[in-house]
Amino acid sequence: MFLKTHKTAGSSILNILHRYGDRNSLNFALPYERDFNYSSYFNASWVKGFNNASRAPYDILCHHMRLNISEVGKVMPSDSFYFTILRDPAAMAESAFSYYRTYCPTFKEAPNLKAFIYNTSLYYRPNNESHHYARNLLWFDLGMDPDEPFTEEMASEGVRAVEDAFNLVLFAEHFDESVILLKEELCWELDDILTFKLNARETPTQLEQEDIERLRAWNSLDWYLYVYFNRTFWDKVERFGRERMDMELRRLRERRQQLAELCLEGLKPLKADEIQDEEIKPYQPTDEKILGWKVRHDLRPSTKARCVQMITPEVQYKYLLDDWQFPEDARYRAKEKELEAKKRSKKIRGKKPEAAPVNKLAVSPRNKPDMVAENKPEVVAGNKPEVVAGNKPDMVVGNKPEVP
Ligand SMILES: Nc1ncnc2c1ncn2[C@@H]1O[C@H](COP(=O)(O)OS(=O)(=O)O)[C@@H](OP(=O)(O)O)[C@H]1O
Repeated sequence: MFLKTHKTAGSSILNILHRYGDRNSLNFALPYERDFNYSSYFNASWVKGFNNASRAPYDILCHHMRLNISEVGKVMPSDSFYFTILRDPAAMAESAFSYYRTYCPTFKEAPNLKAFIYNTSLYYRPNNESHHYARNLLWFDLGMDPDEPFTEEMASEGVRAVEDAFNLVLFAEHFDESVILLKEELCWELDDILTFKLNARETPTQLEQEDIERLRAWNSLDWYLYVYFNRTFWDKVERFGRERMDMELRRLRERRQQLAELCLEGLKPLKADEIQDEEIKPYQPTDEKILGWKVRHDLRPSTKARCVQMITPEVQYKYLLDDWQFPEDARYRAKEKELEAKKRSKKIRGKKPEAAPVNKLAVSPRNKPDMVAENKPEVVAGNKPEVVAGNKPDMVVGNKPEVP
């Protein structure tokens, strides 16, 4: 179980989990919509299929929610591994301010970020809709009250609750070390934890030291959590072994570079305007532009499919998983799309009717035979050798293809 907190690199972690679950045909506990009715407290009945007596047990629960640990316990097996991710509340606030500006009146009313930082109480209304984005967002996502006045006793009680609930706490700032610890805990392979940076903004604002300190003080409950778990995180790294961690970091970064060269069109993320394909275009909030990636067009189909998975944003991947787990709903959605396309084509006279979008990930290993096994000649341009997972034995049960 992964508690996906907001603006903390959770989308990159989700990509790891989506691909891992997809590759291993695991059963996701999925929301009906994009998330579990955030910002209400999570409820087990919001998981698709939960009330179906003959359903298989859930393996992964990972989409946005406000934590309600007892309800999560009804959904997930009792031996589940719980983890979450934190980020410095100053950086989170800077990210949240621009990302949620349109939805959060507190942010909307402030003329700019500096004005908010220097006059937080002027703009913040605890009862306003979406106020939770503006103060102690981590604390809120973790199911606690973000408006409780700070006391050492209350804050340490919160820390204890988080410590009791989670087996591992990751850090956005130490993303690579975090996923290495995750790999260790879950007995995964290096390729299981590889991901490119997803959901990054085009134009983050550089914070000055004074801004950082003010934002940490404003989000004092989150800062308390952050400081505490940052310490325990590095204790874990010590136990893992510093030298071993350095070696693992080198392996991880080398492999990511190999995959970037194999998969990506350009090694830098692309601006939203450069990505037209809706299947891989990240969700764009109103006031901010989110960067994305494109896959090289000269790859053989099976490699391309797996590269596309690595850059598929959370929302699109979630719907693909939903399509596979609930084919009935997928057929219904496809019909709806077809109808919409027909309606649009009627309106735009003289123009060729628009076909329902082709689902490129339909070549996912979940549904299709392994195309690597077809001995198709490789169509990779140039003489670049394809970087597949070295000689690592395929750890996937059955005849599933290896990850690129
Ligand atoms: N791998 C890695 N390492 C470090 N930081 C990363 C990584 N992946 C994503 N990010 C940054 O995380 C921010 C997006 O967080 P989320 O994906 O959790 O946002 S969301 O709540 O799902 O919208 C977003 O931060 P901002 O750019 O400051 O908004 C991303 O740049």
